Amino acid sequence: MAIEFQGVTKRYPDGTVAVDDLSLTVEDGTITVFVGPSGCGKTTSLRMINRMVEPTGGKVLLDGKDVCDSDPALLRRGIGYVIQHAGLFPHRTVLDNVATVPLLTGWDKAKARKRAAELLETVGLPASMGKRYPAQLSGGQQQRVGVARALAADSPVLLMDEPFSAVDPIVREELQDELLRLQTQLGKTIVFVTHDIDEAVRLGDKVAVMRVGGKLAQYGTPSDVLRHPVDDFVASFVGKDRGYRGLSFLSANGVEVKDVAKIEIGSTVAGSEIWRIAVNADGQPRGWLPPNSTVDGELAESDLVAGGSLYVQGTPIRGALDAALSSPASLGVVVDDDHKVIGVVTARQVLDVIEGTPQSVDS
Ligand SMILES: Nc1ncnc2c1ncn2[C@@H]1O[C@H](COP(=O)(O)OP(=O)(O)OP(=O)(O)O)[C@@H](O)[C@H]1O
Repeated sequence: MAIEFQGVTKRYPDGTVAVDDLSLTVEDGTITVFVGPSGCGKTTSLRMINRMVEPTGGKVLLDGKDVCDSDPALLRRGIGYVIQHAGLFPHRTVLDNVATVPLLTGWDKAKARKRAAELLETVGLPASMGKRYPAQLSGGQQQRVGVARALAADSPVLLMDEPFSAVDPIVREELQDELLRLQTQLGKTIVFVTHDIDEAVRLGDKVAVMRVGGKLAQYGTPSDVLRHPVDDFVASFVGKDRGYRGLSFLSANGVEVKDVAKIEIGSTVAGSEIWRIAVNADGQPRGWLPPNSTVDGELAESDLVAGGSLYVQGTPIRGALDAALSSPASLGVVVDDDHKVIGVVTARQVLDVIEGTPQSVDS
């Protein structure tokens, strides 16, 4: 279900223009992230979708229909909404929190609770946690309950306002991974608000960078925004290490994969002055044999130096650089989808491609 902002403006009664002439389309089944500094109008924009805030100009269309023509209560019930600190009802059990919307829409208690228990499992919590109260859960678990409660609306649209901001960075990454995993199954139209550009580029199919005064500065794929910021504001907002972040989106197709000396575990090997990669019978890497190693009889895993990370051909170039930098031989091992060794790349080769060929951006 697509969401369309058509010249939407919100001027609060005190004269503050929170959102100024916003036009963009959130495509069906994608995650769009509104990102920008504090006060730039992200939350106001989000809340105009479910009519928690009414626009003072322009229109928000949901599936082609002006949201202002829908009954606000019904509209809100039909749109999943997750906020910071999860916003759970403290005096209701976790299960009843998740069952809130099904109960409101007239499901009987048993059916609503059964559905709630399933949803807890969907978001990675044991159904047995349903008996606890929110205060008896960690911050990350509470956020998962918040997501489960929003999914209970069973709506194609999910609005998420800084849902993961209150948890520590590790839990936050777990929650982000979980959301991406869920999204591959659910294919919802998700609008996600954050002030964190890393979170935005990690989660978003599209990223809308907003600036104070409620103006849209740039709307595009994460790759667009990182690699081709439209102005100084966006460039400074996406940050000085954006080059490295941008690697996640750059294809490594321009890097020439070189041959590497391969030896099979269990074979008898002669001496050599170069690094050789040891492979198993399926051609998959097991480790490196350093130059001038002496092998007593057949090559065994114990003769080897552990390898670095592997680069699966066709994935973003960041993995190729990681493979080269983590390799004891300074040669990044390139493998195919079955993890068979294809060859190697050096960090220098990867850097040359990054510095020299912006045309290999894959978006
Ligand atoms: N009810 C209100 N009345 C007057 N001004 C408001 C109201 N709500 C928000 N604003 C103002 O509108 C602007 C945008 O606020 P909004 O909450 O949408 O920003 P935001 O980008 O979500 O910020 P943050 O990241 O800090 O939550 C701010 O200047 C804010 O002070």
